[in-house]
Amino acid sequence: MGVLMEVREVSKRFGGGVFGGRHVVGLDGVSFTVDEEHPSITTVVGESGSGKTTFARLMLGVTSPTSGEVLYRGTDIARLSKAQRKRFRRDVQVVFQDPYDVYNPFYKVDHVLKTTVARFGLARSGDASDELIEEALTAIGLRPESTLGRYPHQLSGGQRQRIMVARALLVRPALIVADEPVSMVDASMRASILRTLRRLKTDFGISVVYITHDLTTAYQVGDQMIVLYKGMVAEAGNVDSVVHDPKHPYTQLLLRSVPLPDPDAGWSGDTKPTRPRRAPGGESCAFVDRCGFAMDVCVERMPPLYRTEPHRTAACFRYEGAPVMARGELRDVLTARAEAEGG
Ligand SMILES: Nc1ncnc2c1ncn2[C@@H]1O[C@H](COP(=O)(O)OP(=O)(O)OP(=O)(O)O)[C@@H](O)[C@H]1O
Repeated sequence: MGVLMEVREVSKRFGGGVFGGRHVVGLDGVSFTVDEEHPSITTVVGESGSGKTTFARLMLGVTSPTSGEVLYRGTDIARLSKAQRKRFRRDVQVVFQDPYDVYNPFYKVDHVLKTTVARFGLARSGDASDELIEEALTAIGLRPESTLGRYPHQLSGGQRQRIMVARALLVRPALIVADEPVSMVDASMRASILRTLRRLKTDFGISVVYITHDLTTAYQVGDQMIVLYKGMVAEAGNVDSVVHDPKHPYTQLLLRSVPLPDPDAGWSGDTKPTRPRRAPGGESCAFVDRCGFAMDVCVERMPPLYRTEPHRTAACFRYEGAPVMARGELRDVLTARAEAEGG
C-alpha cells in the first residue's frame, strides 16, 4: 500500500532534435501522486493544447518524459521488470475519448470483454468469464441481456463508452485514466457515465484521473483539480474551492465561459485580455498576453507556484507573499486534501 503512481517534475518537449530546431512544450515540470490508500478523482483541465493528453500518455507509459520521472510503486515505469510491468498493465487502465476505435466492428461487443478476461487470466472457465462480465456490466448500470450479443454499431455511443468502463472495471485496477471520456456522448448519457466514474471510487476504491477541457464535468466528477495552461500547472486544489474561488486569471477566464451547475458560483476578479506585453525572447508568465491583471513582473519572470492555502496553489504573482512551493510540492498540496478527507 502507499503511493501507487508518482509523476515527479515531469516535462515533455516535442521536436527540437539534434539540429536545435524549435521544440514544442507538451508538459513542463508537473508533479502528481496517486495514493492507493486514499482513492481520489483528479480532474486535469485545460484548453486544447494545454498538455492534458500528454499528461495521460506519460502516466500510461506510452510516451516517455524528456525530464523527470513517472514512478509506479516506486519504480520508474521505463525500468519495470516483466512482473512489475504485468502488474502495472493491470493496475492502471485507460478509457479513451472515442470508444468506437477500440471495437472491432466485425465482432460482437462481448469480444472486447472476453479478450480482457482472457488476457489477464481472470477466469478459469467460459462460465466464470461470462459471470465476471455480467457482474461488471451490472455494476456500471448496463443490463447484460440488452448489451451482450450486439455489434458495436447497434449500441449508442454512451453504451459503448460504458462497456469500456466495464472493461476497465473487470480487471479491478487501482487507477483509471479517462481521457475526455464523455466528449463524444450525448448529455443524458454523460451524467450517467460521470456518476459511474464516481462510483468506481466510492464502491470499488479505484482512483480516477479524469481529463477534460470541460470545466462543468470536471466540477461534477472531481475531488481535486489541476488546471494546465501551455503545459504548466496554472492552478491546483480541491475542486470546490478552485471552481468557487479561482485564484489564477486563466481559471477565472475558463470559468467565465462555462455555465456552472450552481448559478450563484461567482468569480473573483475580472480578466480581460489586454495588449500583448510579453518581452520578445524573455521568460515571462505564459498567460501574460491574455491576462487582465498583468504587472511588470509578469513580463520579466515566470511565476512560481504559490501555496495560497494548504491544499491550493496558483502560479500567479498576485499571490506573491504566499509561500513559494518547492519543486515537486504539488503532490503534497493535492495529497493534503485526500488526507484531510480520509479519502
Ligand atoms: N507527438 C507530438 N509531436 C509534436 N507536438 C506534440 C505531440 N503531441 C502533442 N504535441 C504538442 O504538445 C502540446 C500539448 O498537446 P496535448 O495533446 O497534450 O494537449 P491537449 O490539452 O490534450 O489538447 P487537446 O484537448 O486538443 O487534445 C500541444 O502544443 C501539441 O501540439
